Order: sequence, then structure tokens, then C-alpha cells
Amino acid sequence: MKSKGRATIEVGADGVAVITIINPPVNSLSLDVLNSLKETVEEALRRNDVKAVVMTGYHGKFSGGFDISSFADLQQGKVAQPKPGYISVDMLTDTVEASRKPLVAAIDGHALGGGLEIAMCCHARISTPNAQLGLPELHLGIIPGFGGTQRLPRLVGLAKSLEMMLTAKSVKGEEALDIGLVDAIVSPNQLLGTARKWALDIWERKRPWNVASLHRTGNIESLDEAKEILKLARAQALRIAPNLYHPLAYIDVVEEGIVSGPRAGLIKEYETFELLVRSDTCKALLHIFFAQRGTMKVPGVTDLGLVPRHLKKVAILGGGLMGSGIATALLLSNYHVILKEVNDKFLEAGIEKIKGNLQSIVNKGKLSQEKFEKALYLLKGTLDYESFRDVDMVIEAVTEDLSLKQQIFMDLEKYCPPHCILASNSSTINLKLIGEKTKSQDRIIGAHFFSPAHVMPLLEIVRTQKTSPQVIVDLLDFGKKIKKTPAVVRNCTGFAVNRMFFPCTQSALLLVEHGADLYCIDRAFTKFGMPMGPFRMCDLIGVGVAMATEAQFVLSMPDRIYKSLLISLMQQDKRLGETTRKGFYIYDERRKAKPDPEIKKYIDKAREISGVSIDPKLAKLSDKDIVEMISFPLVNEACRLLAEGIAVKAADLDIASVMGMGFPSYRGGIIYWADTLGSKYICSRLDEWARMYGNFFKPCDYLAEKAAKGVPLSATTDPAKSRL
Ligand SMILES: C[C@H](O)CC(=O)SCCNC(=O)CCNC(=O)[C@H](O)C(C)(C)COP(=O)(O)OP(=O)(O)OC[C@H]1O[C@@H](n2cnc3c(N)ncnc32)[C@H](O)[C@@H]1OP(=O)(O)O
Repeated sequence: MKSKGRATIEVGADGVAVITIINPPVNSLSLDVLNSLKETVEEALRRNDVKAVVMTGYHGKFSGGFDISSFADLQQGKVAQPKPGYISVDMLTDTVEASRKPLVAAIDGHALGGGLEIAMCCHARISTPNAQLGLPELHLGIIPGFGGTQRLPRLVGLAKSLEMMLTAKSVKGEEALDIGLVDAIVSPNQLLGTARKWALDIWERKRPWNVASLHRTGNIESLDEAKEILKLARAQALRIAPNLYHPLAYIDVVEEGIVSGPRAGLIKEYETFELLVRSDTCKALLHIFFAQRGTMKVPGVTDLGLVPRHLKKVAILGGGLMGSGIATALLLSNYHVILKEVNDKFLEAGIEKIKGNLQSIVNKGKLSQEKFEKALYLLKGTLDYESFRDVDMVIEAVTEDLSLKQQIFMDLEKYCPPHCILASNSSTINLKLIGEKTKSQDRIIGAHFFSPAHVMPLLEIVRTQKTSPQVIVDLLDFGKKIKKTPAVVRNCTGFAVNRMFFPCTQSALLLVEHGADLYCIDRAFTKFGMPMGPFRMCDLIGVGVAMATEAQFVLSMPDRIYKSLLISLMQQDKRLGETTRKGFYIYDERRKAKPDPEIKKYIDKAREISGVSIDPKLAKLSDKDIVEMISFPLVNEACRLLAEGIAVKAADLDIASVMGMGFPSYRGGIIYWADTLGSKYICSRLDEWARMYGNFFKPCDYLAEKAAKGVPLSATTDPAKSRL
């Protein structure tokens, strides 16, 4: 059983008490820890042999913030503070911050959320250069609840604090020093010593007693300026996340502190926190938090005690959009990369794309020139397999052509060392077919990236029945190292993400051919929270890719394909999407999409050929109906993935939908969202549409069964029965 978290106190001969927060792995602030922290601070303040206090975290980690796993108890009202705002006001403000003995925070590792809020109550903060300090609460659908909304603006200024909180981004030690969040940075081995001395210096008046963070005014803007900044922040929050309430609630709380004083701000912060922690948004985002970490746990694989091997050198086959994006991601994580192309021209183009990707990161100020050059130094181009003799992994990223891929895997088997992992970035083709002509099936695996590969957060890891657990463990570790969230799924055509996404496009085509407006569909989808609608997405990936994907699905799921000729008619006229500046939309030179009235011509023709008649109801669909008619087929396919054991946990599909398709995280992912609507409702609507528009909408057995029993879709199969 996990031991209780606690805080310990150790008083040195110098009169400094070191209070250590202990709750591995991230020293989160459970109620046990907070109670113990209060007791140790009170002890330090009481004891005559204590002059000053240093607060730190166990094992080089200050604190990852309030214990997120206890949020469920808060939501269910199982725990409550002894009185409103007790932790924030009584404990942190009136005990820690108001203490007459100086407290200094010694920060290494993470000081996030409640962790940073406690540090901000101290009278000085010393940090290491690599420490990460931030208030990421908005990512969880809440606002800081331990005074962060009031202290951060007063320490670093309103504008910077809004930037940090609204983006939920942390800053490292150096930047924290620049903006006034910490008072000094030192190396980890000097941290405690420096913090002790700093605390004693304050006690001995060798350093000034800083005004408490809550009452500082030096860095905060004037009232007029502050109001202007808050107005801009509200506009920005509405633009970025129009469906979300909590960023606006957070701005209101900050404003309350500025207009009515920090104490009033603390009270409003408490009230707002209590409200938000019970919101659907918070529940969905908490689900995503744990689901994301859960992807690293693959039953029957990660519980075998295997240690991931160190992959040093990786070869990438193909320098196109995907290959160059993958290479960029690897170079940024310090992997040696060999890029192979078929001729000089393509190789040069691939290398140029990689340089362009890296340069754009430099231009955004997120990569130094030195690191840019280091990344390029790690890259080698080649036209043959000679340099593949010592690679640890190859990622094939050539076009979706089965026979080409089969030939490549046969070649790889000849040239690569026996330990080398043979990965394919195929987005749709069944891996069993790709590796069919080799004897290396135990080391063949899918490493499916999403475009742009150096930006998109998901790595879909596809295992066949023969892929060895060691190779899966290696890929999970590799995914984490290149800062992707891995999701392990079973092999099939389209794997999880594309298999779920395909019915979305199909359903959109069906609706349009039956009379719905294409642009209304895309608009309803983006209002729902998707980054773009299915037609805009089709233009982005290109009509050619959409056709190739469809060809694969026509073979693997012929019984539930909606046959539309719309895309092939567009292809015949070279309306290939964004690249040709004409697809479902037309594009200006800055790639801004505009509806094109000409598209009606293609829709009419497709309708005429397939003999579909217009259903006038579809021209007047509400946004809600559009979203459901497009998304429920997706839910249906997700259910098939669970029934077939392609995904072992419903939560993995939530992550795959959020990180691979841009499904809004604040809706908790596809299955979580579906469960908020109820399996019965979804099944009945699909049934209704199946009667009206055909088998494409027919609910699968898994969905029908859950609906009949009235149980959630996430109540998955017996894992033992799953094929994983
Ligand atoms: C009142 C306050 O204002 C409210 C708050 O403080 S809300 C909390 C704010 N803090 C956060 O949002 C930080 C969340 N945590 C993180 O971002 C990352 O875990 C981290 C950067 C601290 C560490 O990252 P990393 O080293 O990659 O470890 P990671 O795999 O994420 O986490 C390790 C384990 O700690 C758990 N964990 C991380 N932060 C936690 C937290 N705040 N509470 C409880 N558990 C936490 C994870 O669930 C995971 O558990 P598992 O091993 O059982 O899956």
C-alpha cells in the first residue's frame, strides 16, 4: 500500500529548520501532506532553537502541486476544508506568509500548481537552473486555489502572470529569476546550503525582509493599465477557447484582487475553485490527465519487468513531409539520424525541409542557434543502406504503397543489425502485409506519427501478434523521450486513429450528398471544438491521400463503406486540396481557406451518379445534429476497436482521439464524451439514421449490447478476451 505523504522537520545547529515535503513520486500535496506541513511549520515557529526555515521537496522535486488523485473526493464532497478558504487564508497566508521567522523555498525539479503557490508564500525563493515553475491548473479545468491568482501577478506583473497561467506553461530557473519569481539560482548541490544561509541572513537583517508576496505592488501595473490587460486577456481567452468558462473565471478572480485588494481576491479564488472543481470540464480534463499517463501501462507487456534498450542511432527512410517531420522530432531529442532518400534531389529537399522545421522553431524563440546547429550536426543524409549497419531502429516513411514497403522491409532485414527495430510509419496499411516477406516479424512494429510529426503529440504504436514485448517497451520509452504520448494498439487496417476518423469523413460525404451544406458541417464541427471540420481536414491531408486511405478501407470493411464519388470527381479535375490551392475550399497565397461556390457542381454530379435524392431535413440540421451525425459513426467505430481488442482500454481511445484527431480534451475524449450522452441515446440515433440512410450508420454489436444493458461504453471487455 502507498505510504501516507508527510512533511518532516530537521533542525540544524545553525538554527535553520529544514521542512521537507515527502510524497513520491512528485511530492504532491495530499491532505495528509498539507496537515503535516502545517504542523511542522507551527513547530518551527514555536521552537526557540529555530531562527529560520527552509522548505524543500524530497529527492530533488519541490512539489507537483495539489494531489490530483484526491479531486474525486472533493467532487463527491467527501472532504472539505474546516472553513472556507482554510488552506489558502488561515494556513498559507496567516501562518506561513505572516510568520515572524523567515521562510525560504529551496526549489529543484518541479514547483507546479499548489507547489509553486506554497513557494510564493515564502519570503524568498532559491531555485536550480533546471527547476520548472508554473501554475498549470487551467489544464485541469480549475484555477489555482492556494493564492496563486493573487501572488503571481504581484511577483511577476499582471501581463506575465496572465501569459503563464492562461497558457499553463512553466518557466525554468533562469527565466524565473529574470521575471522576479525567484531571488537566486544555484546548482542543485548548493541549493540547500544557499537557502539556509539566505534564511539566516534575513533573520540577521543582512538581507531585507521582503514585503510578503501578497502585498507587493512594485511589479504590478497601474489600475488603468491592468484593466486594459485584463480586457485583452478576456478577448484572447474567448478566441482561443470559446467553449470554456474557467479561463474567464480565472481572469475575474485576478481582477477582483486588483480592484478590491488581495484578501478579497483570495476569497473569490476559493469560491471559484470550489465551483470549478465540480464542473464537467474539470472531470473530463482529469480523466485525460490520468488516461494520458495510463497509456504507458500495457497489460501483459509493461508488467513483465523488461528494461527499455537505449536507441542511439535511428535511420529514417523517406524525406517527404512525414519523414522530415519525424527526423526533426528525433533531432530535437538528440538522436543521431540518418535520412535515406532515392536520389540527391529528394535527399536535398528532405534535408531542406528539416532545416526549415528547425528554423521555424528558432524563429519562434523556442530553440537557440547553438541547439539548431547541434541538431543539424546529428543529421546525416544517404542514398544507400551501407550506413544502416549499426542503426538501432529504422522508421520507414515512404508513400502508402504496399509492394514498395514490402521490398524495403526485405532490404532492411539484409542490411540492419539483428537487434535493430524495424518500424513503419504507415498510416493505414496492415503491418502483417508489410512484413509478410521477412523473417523478422518479432521486431516489426508501427510507429505512426501525425503530421506535422515534430508538433503533433501522439505516437500510435502498432503491435502485431508477433511483435516482441521488448520492442514495444523500447518504443514506449522512445516515445516518451521524443516527448510524444504513446498509445499502443493492435494491428489492423487504419489502426485506431485513422479507423475512427474514416467514418467521420464518410458521414460528412453522405450528409452533403443528401443535401446538407458542406460549410455548415465544418463550422458546426469547429464550434464543437475540433481544430477543423472534415472537409477542411481533407484539403489539408490532400485528396490523393484521402483516396489512398479509402482504397484500403474499401478492402478491409466493404460492408460499411459509404460510396461517394465526390472526392474522385475532384481528383479528376486536379482539385487536390491545399497544395493545389483548390479542394473543398479555395486558398489564397497565405493558405487562408474560403468557401468556393463551384464545389456545388461536383456535389450535384456525384449525387446524380450515385442516384441519391435530397432529404430537405438535412439542409436545416442544427449544429448539434450535425455533430452527432458526424461523430456517432466515429463512436461506433471506436466501439468496434474495443470489441476487437485493437485498443485494450477505452481511455487509450480517448487519448488517441484527443492527441491524434484534435478531439477537444475538455470533452474527455471520444468514449468519455459518448458516455456523457449515454450508450442508449447514441444507439437509438444510429438506428434511426440506419433506417433512413443505410447500413453505414448501423450500430455495431458492442454498442447495441451496452445500450441494451444501459452500461457505459467504457465498461470494457474482459482484458483476457482481448487480442492484446
Ligand atoms: C490548489 C492547487 O492550486 C491545485 C493544484 O495544485 S492542481 C495540480 C497542479 N499540478 C499539476 O497540474 C502538475 C501535474 N503533474 C505533471 O505535470 C507531471 O506529473 C510532472 C511534471 C509533475 C512530472 O512529470 P513526469 O516526471 O513525466 O511524471 P508523470 O508520469 O507525469 O507522473 C508520475 C506519477 O505522478 C502522478 N502525479 C503527477 N502529478 C500529480 C499530482 N499533482 N497529484 C497526484 N499525482 C500526480 C502521475 O499520475 C503519475 O502517476 P503513475 O505513475 O501512477 O501514472
